[in-house]
Amino acid sequence: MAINWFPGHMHKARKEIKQVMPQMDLIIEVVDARIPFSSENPLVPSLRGDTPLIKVLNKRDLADPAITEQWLAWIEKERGVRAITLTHNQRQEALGILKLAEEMTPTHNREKSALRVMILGIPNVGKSTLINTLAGRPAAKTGNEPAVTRAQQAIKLPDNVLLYDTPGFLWPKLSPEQCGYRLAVTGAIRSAVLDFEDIAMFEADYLVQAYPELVMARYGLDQKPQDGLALMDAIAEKRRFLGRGGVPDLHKVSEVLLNEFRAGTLGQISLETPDMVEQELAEARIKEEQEAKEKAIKAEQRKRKKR
Ligand SMILES: Nc1nc2c(ncn2[C@@H]2O[C@H](COP(=O)(O)OP(=O)(O)OP(=O)(O)O)[C@@H](O)[C@H]2O)c(=O)[nH]1
Repeated sequence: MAINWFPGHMHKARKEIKQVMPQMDLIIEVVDARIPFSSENPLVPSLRGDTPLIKVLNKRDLADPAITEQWLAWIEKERGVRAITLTHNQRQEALGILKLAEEMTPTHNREKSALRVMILGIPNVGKSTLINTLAGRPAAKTGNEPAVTRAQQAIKLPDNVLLYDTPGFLWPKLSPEQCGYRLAVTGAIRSAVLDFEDIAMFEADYLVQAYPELVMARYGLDQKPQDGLALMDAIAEKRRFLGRGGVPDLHKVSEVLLNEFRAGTLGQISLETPDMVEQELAEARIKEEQEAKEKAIKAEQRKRKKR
């Protein structure tokens, strides 16, 4: 899958975060609870050094609670960082992050200097919403200012905490390739690269396999569809999304599937589990190794031909 992720822009983002990071006492990384792995920002581990990190699995209300529990355990074990869940409009719970921040920075004296906290995360995961909840007012900056500019515009929180907002840097995971589709399904990337109907088809295939009862209930189906295409055809039939000659209008069905997933109308759905991701990672590694081997063989053959 060839995806152009605008490397120039990301190089700039990396430089900017690197510049601001050393001034921070703690980092809050916000991820989407429905895709805690795909929505991680791969810049963070290499840039944070020893700075303590809290990972917030936000939009808990939209994710499958049992799978979210699996992710919390996986992140703490595999990543070795603190992970909590959150959902919007829960100010008291959100303020709990500041308590946790205090516990995680025991040597910091807040009477002497403010605790500097950087909030990071890819677009659309709910950073601004969280910042506004913590501040108790609309405080999150909008627009596309560079991190350095924003870092000079800290938001004052209770208990002498300064919150540094950063724009939604997206450094997508190129591997496994399923990550790109999951980011597109949640709306984190408005992809001009991935085809709209392919994104919906990816979602439909997954829903049929992982949440058949939810889709059957939502679209009034008596039988479990065989695959994603069968689900899309069935929705077209039910909702009368038919073009000339009764051909299913897959674009309309795609809109419904994606909009309803994003709005949470289909129910609480997670798009990935730790087991799935580990298997995909293993498969991607094997594929990469094979590709590297094939490349080496071809290079050797070219060399021999030249001799
Ligand atoms: N259901 C649900 N929606 C949420 C939650 N948090 C945020 N949202 C919604 O998600 C969308 C994105 O939220 P923002 O706070 O703008 O996300 P952001 O990370 O600041 O996005 P960028 O500015 O693009 O970086 C908005 O429509 C929010 O209302 C949540 O916990 N649950």
